[in-house]
Amino acid sequence: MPLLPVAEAQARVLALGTPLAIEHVALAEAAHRYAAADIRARRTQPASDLSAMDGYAIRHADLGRPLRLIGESAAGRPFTGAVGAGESVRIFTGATMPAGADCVLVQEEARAEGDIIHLSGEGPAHPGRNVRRRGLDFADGDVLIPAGAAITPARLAVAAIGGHATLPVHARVRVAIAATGDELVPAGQSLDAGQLPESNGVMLAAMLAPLGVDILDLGILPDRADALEAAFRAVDADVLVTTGGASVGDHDLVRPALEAAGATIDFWRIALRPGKPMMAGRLGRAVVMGLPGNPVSAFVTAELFVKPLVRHLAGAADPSPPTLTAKLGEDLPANGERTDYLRAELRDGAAFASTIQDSSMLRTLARSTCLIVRPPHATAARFGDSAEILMIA
Ligand SMILES: Nc1nc2c(c(=O)[nH]1)N[C@H]1C(S)=C(S)[C@@H](COP(=O)(O)OP(=O)(O)OC[C@H]3O[C@@H](n4cnc5c(N)ncnc54)[C@H](O)[C@@H]3O)O[C@H]1N2
Ligand code: MOO
Repeated sequence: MPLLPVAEAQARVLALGTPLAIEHVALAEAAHRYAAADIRARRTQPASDLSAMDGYAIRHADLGRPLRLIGESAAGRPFTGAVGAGESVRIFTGATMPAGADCVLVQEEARAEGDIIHLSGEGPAHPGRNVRRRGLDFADGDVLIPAGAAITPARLAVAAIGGHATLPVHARVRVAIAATGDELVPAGQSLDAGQLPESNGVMLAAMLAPLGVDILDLGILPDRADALEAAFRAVDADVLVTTGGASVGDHDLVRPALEAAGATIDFWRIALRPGKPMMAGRLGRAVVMGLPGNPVSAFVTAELFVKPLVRHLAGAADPSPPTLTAKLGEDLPANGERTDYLRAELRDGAAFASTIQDSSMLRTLARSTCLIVRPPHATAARFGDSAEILMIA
């Protein structure tokens, strides 16, 4: 089977699943999820003309005249009368503009003598100055959050001020994570010869946490076909992520065990470095992502495939990894047939690749802030050339 191009593998992974069921949840619960429909304003904001400053509501035509103070408008306690010629109303930020007034004289430019207000500075430059017009932010019915957009903190706030207490989102994505390998032991435990602390599980769970997933930690599974098959059969999740056992060695049993458990494998092996032996398929209702065991390969395939899949199931309109353009901080050699994701640091706007790019090296990954994307058969690149990068920290 030829190696699948990265973009094709990404499209095929997304095609393995569809957005989960829609539910209505309280605003705080909706954080980090995706709008399941256009969220429209249920009110106009501001609902009336408001003062943007502390001062005096006046008629601009009166500027320079002594103005009689006839009342006060505070946020939540509007003045009910009207401002006539030669009159003013004490007003505070966020308070409703009284009828008749068309601008606000800030208090730093006014001097009060009893109930007479004198201009002491330049005053508002024009009618409308220091006033927030009704509907400045949005009008009733406006789309505040388009369907498929991430519910960011700012979007939660606009939904709240737009009159919503709940939002339609897709169900939380349940992700089962299993590390495989007889050499692995839980982090922190004492090690016998040939053993290694398990590190992929905690990394993957933390990568997915900001997407609001529920993690089902299956721990460490041994390199034994029957044990793997039994564990895979029992999985109740939307996504099953495995790491390790994905390659061609005698102990690489993940694919046969998945198939024995009833999975269909859609593809295996991508024109990608690191991460070539990744497989994807379906097992019952779960999309299966079999990541390579090498820690950096697991990280890169999670960035390129697992996170986009989770975003897709969560209803994201654009689940693809967000790439940017940066200048290269140094020359890079020509690339081979696989898309290469070089661990790199972004410093002063330029990306510097680590000298050694081995897919086992976690310290290098931990120091990196971005991945430089090198397309298949890219020619040698020079210092200062533009390159696509993916931020990872
Ligand atoms: N003859 C070939 N050998 C290999 C090929 C190939 O095409 N032909 N591909 C290589 C590539 S590329 C990769 S990537 C690795 C991936 O292999 P596996 O997915 O089978 O991974 P393992 O052999 O299980 O482990 C690789 C490496 O990573 C360590 N590991 C595994 N899981 C964890 C974990 N959860 N936490 C920490 N470290 C882990 C494991 O001990 C190994 O050192 O295959 C190449 N071989
Ligand atoms: O592609 Mo493997 O992921 O080189 O290390």
